[in-house]
Amino acid sequence: MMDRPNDCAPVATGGKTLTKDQAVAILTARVSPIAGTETLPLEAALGRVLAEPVVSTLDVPGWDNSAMDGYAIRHADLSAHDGCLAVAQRIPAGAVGKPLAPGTAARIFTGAPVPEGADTVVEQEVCEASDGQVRIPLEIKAGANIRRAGEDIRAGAEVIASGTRLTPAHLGLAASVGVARLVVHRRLRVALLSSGDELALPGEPLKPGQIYNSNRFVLMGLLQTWGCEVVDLGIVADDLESTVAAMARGAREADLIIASGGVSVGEEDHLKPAVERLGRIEFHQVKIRPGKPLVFGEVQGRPLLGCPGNPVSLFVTAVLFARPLILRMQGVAGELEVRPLRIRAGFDWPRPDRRLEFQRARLERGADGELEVAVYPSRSSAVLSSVAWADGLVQLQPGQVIARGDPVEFLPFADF
Ligand SMILES: Nc1nc2c(c(=O)[nH]1)N[C@H]1C(S)=C(S)[C@@H](COP(=O)(O)OP(=O)(O)OC[C@H]3O[C@@H](n4cnc5c(N)ncnc54)[C@H](O)[C@@H]3O)O[C@H]1N2
Ligand code: MOO
Ligand SMILES: [Mg+2]
Repeated sequence: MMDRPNDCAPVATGGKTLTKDQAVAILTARVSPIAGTETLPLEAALGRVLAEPVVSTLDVPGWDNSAMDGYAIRHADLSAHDGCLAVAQRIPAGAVGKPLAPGTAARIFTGAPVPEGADTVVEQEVCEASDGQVRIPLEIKAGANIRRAGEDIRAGAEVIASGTRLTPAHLGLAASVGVARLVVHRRLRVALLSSGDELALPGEPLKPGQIYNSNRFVLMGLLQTWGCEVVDLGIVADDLESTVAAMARGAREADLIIASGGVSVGEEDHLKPAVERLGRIEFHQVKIRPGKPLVFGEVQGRPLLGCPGNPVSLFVTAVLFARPLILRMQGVAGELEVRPLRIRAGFDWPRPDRRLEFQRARLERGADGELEVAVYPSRSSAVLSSVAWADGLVQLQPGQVIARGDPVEFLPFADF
């Protein structure tokens, strides 16, 4: 198995329940960035992870240019001509003016190159122009309103580092240095399976005892947001053979397998025995609430993450664990976890859990107009409405009692 790029190296966890941090450290240490890159035009590269840095061959701006619509002057001419200069030329953006003759001004527009000899631009609002002359206040500061060559980017500078997930600003930055195509990691292929005999797809009628498969859509949405290619293994029946067959297919067709459901201890839970049949388990419990049963292992050389079936637990474990695992495999450099913000609690939390707890939370304005965090009234891990209601998670430390007004740690969904 060691010849495959995403193999998991063995680790001894001694069967202990891990902390969240320990689990994330193991997950991210066991995988490496996938091999394989492609070259894409800028318009197709949004959300992809850069595999080769972008280095500028240009200064940006390429030359000193005007920050205002107004007049380009030589500052020393102002006192010499009592602020009154002849307008000798007109320089719109896209044009190049002549050297500025002594005692003259150039009519200039935002973005146009400052003509040779000019050292100051004066915005038109403070000038009076008539009959080919312009009157300029004497107190104008020398050097004003000029954007200097190379002020944004210097030729030779690395403007986007390898391992960056490309945002609209990065695409614009690449364009600003004239780069039209970017070398990015290929998309990560993630196989998705939902285990459960009770599951039906929306659009189908429900038979007695059935529920709709919501986890599939939550996970698919997250994977799409994270720029993955989804290999859909569908709904897998609650039996060992079907689970083994689905996992083996996932290992053949994808870089990573993510499963939901069947990770707990009941005899209807087949995920762990299936992983043991095809590979091995690294850990199966994390000290968090919700999401304590969480399986991480290796199946025929591919990493597998088995998230709990309860919909809230599924969401929480996906953002806390699947996301850093995926970022690492995608070749993202730097911080893999969302950094919590400290925000005032708009709630009391008198009975904390012994586990690190994640409550669905929302930013609101308190009575004094200050930002604070509200938590959803139900703690149940089966209430998916709470996730749709929220715009983040509050992270509560084991045993942490909170009184309204205390600072709490908030993880915004926008960062996931
Ligand atoms: N005796 C014990 N029972 C349970 C324990 C435990 O420690 N001892 N842990 C509980 C916790 S905590 C969780 S979380 C769940 C984990 O459940 P599983 O991963 O085994 O998942 P299932 O048993 O298959 O389902 C749990 C629950 O979630 C619903 N579900 C499953 N898949 C989906 C889906 N795709 N879409 C919507 N809903 C889904 C399922 O119907 C169940 O209601 O175990 C507890 N039990
Ligand atoms: O810990 Mo389970 O994941 O809460 O409901
Ligand atoms: Mg179960």
